[in-house]
Amino acid sequence: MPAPHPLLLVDDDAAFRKVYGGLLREAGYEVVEAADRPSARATFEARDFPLVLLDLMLPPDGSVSAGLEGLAALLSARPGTKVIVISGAGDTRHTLEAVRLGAYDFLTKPVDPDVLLVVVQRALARVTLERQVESLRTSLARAGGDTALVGQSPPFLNAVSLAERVAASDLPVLVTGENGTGKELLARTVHLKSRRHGGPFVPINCGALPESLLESALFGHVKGSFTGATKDHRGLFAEADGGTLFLDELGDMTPSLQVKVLRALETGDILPVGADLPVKVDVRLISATHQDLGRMLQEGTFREDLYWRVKGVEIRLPPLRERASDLPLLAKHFLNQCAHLCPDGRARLLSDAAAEALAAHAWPGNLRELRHEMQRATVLAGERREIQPEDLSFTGSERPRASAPGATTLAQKVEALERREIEEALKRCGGNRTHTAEALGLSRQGLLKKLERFGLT
Ligand SMILES: Nc1ncnc2c1ncn2[C@@H]1O[C@H](COP(=O)(O)OP(=O)(O)OP(=O)(O)O)[C@@H](O)[C@H]1O
Repeated sequence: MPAPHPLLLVDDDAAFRKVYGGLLREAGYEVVEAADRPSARATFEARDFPLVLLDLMLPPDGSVSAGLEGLAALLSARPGTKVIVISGAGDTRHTLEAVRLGAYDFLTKPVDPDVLLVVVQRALARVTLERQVESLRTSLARAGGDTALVGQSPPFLNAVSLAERVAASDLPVLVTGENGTGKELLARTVHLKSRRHGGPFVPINCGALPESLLESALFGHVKGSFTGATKDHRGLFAEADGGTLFLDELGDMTPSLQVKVLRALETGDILPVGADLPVKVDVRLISATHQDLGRMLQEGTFREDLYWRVKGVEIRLPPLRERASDLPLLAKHFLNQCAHLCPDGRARLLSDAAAEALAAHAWPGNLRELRHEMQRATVLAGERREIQPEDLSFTGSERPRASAPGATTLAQKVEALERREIEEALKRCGGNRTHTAEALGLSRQGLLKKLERFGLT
């Protein structure tokens, strides 16, 4: 069966390439050959090779350590590639080192042809499987079906554990937290873990519609009840019958609508606009708000009776800045979700400097901002495998201001500007002073002096 992708066979021994390349071709594989390290690198960069058969001791220098470095570079450029290292007899130490670096397998010369074919077949089957998993994950994320809750930080795990415990009951749930902290996703999780999971989950954003439209969206209406009501409309309470209704931005609901929602919750009956008779519904309510309902109660803008009716169990989702340890996991999760935006369909990675820039950002828009940022950076990175700080929108917006607060004289302003440039360059270069000096056009010594002067050592 022909392989869907070419194999790269790298060995300086022409006879070896001829025999084993021929064997693999006979078995139906497309084989591309390279005889030294530079041409192997160029060939590898030019095409997508899922599998590389690699001799570690290659011209021009024949050194094993250069071979191992080449292997590490190859795997860091394309971590999904499977590399089978081919070594001379008695070279165990280096082959083990190669496996430690991430080589998939190794073969010792003289290579048994049957073993070679089995190892190659197994490695390619693995590649196919991994690519299928990645593509399934992508289509799931695209279809909006990715409900995985990512995070390991204690405040986030507390919220998830509370959600899981409360899911089995039919109690109302109030999810609070800043915008973009994952309130809707948590509400979906409660629904999916409840006995209602086979029923509908119906979300509505109470802040997105004017009062009259929201009322008819929630309770439905009968034909002719107002201009434009050309047919009966069931309404979302009825749509959610047997399932869960998710009232997002509950704090945005007007006081008169609050009364109607309260009545529906108390009686289990809803009255469509213009109807004479109420309709019975069986709905579990989950609400969410980014507003401080306690304060709204005191101000009289939210009804206390409704508050107690919807509160049931309150789950507070922490803002991203309070769950900093989740940032790398979440960034990776969102990068995986948008792998389909990359020309090669593979998720981009964060460079160390970009990861540091993420860690230094305040994330006022929480997870939604992070997801958007990862999408944008993926697109801007283009063919590049790694995302760099310049692909992030906020590294641009956080450029040095023309004048720092408190700086009055020109010399002070220049000094403040210089300091911020240095701080940013250090961040971009992951704290590496040699690279920072290069990036700023300074000698290393010159940079060290400035670091000392600005107290940045
Ligand atoms: N724990 C998580 N793991 C993975 N993705 C998450 C997580 N929490 C939220 N998300 C994703 O972050 C984005 C924002 O989440 P969501 O819409 O649930 O936030 P929200 O708090 O309801 O926002 P808003 O207050 O604006 O309505 C969504 O794309 C969601 O899938």
